[in-house]
Amino acid sequence: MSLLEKTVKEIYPQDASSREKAKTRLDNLAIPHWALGDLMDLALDIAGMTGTVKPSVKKKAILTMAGDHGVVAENVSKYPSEVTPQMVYNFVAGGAGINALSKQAGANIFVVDMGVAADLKDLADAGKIINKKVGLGTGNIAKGPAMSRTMAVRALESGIDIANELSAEYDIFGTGDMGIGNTTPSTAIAAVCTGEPLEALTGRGTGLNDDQLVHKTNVIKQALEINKPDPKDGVDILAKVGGFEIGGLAGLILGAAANRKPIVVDGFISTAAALIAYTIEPFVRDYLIFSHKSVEPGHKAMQLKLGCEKPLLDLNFRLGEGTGAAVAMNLVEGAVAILTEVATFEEAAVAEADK
Ligand SMILES: O=C(O)c1ccc[n+]([C@@H]2O[C@H](COP(=O)([O-])O)[C@@H](O)[C@H]2O)c1
Ligand SMILES: Cc1cc2nc[nH]c2cc1C
Repeated sequence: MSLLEKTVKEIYPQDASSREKAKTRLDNLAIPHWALGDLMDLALDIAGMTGTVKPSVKKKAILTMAGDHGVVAENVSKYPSEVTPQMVYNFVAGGAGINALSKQAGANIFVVDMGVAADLKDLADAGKIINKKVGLGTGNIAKGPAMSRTMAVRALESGIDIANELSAEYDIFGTGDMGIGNTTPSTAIAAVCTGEPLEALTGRGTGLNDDQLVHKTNVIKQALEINKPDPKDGVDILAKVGGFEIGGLAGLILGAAANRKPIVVDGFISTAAALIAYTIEPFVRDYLIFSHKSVEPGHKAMQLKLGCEKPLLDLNFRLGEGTGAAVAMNLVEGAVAILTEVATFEEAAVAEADK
């Protein structure tokens, strides 16, 4: 059995008994009933995911996975592909948005080369990044598939390997991405998985103007017509219109769910990865925490497809890198503190409401 097949078999729904025990405790906290609202619902979820009423989310890992995209040749991004390796060097130097926000949240950041179109051997040899390079950028999806099925499985299994290795030390994972052009494959995945029209899903990414936005929509339309991904087959969608970092993140999500670890899903690209993981195994949904709503218009439909009506934050983010996941980890820690530190009416000797 392959690592992917084995991992999928190990993903179960949340633990109902831990959820129930957490519910009883939260119902009896010395506060007006459910007065900490959504954070209490989040605490229930974390109990269900981890299978304990005393979960820890202290050890936090954010995986920022990088890859390049052949479709950038179609002028679908405001920036050139060179920015992808340049930003990898910036992550390593500590000067990116994710460096500041992960440090603030007390999370360790791991940068992964899933398929950057540049030689990053110096960084890998120095142990500054994790090398899982599947290729030097994907094929141009407007002309053919992004990658072979074998490469798609390799990308997924690389993410699973990372989840399995880090699960020994870390309590919770956050997803992050870096890849010039990657809102284009992410929108294609959104279209295949939600069935919504491309005009409603396609956005400006790093900052396209009105004409460029129409052009990008047409390029994605062409990519879907040429490749015809099978909506029921997550590996096929990834191979035909995905990306190496999207595959790595989908694998990370599958692997973390198999290890019963919560995953804080970042923005638009990370949610495309979550849709790939969900198409492969729908139970992964039980382990996802949605950090925020991205400015990309398609994000809402993708989150709804994954059962999320209201992500934790709405801050006009459109950066990626794992920045939304980092900010949301503060709230996740708050949710766990409510469950594990607030006294019940009985423990605090506070009079309960009249029945
Ligand atoms: O995560 C998001 O919601 C998000 C929305 C728009 C852009 N991005 C980032 O910007 C890059 C992709 O944008 P683009 O225009 O090149 O497709 C890539 O590096 C992403 O991390 C990220
Ligand atoms: C500078 C820059 C930083 C990024 N971080 C994630 N996507 C990005 C895109 C650009 C262009």
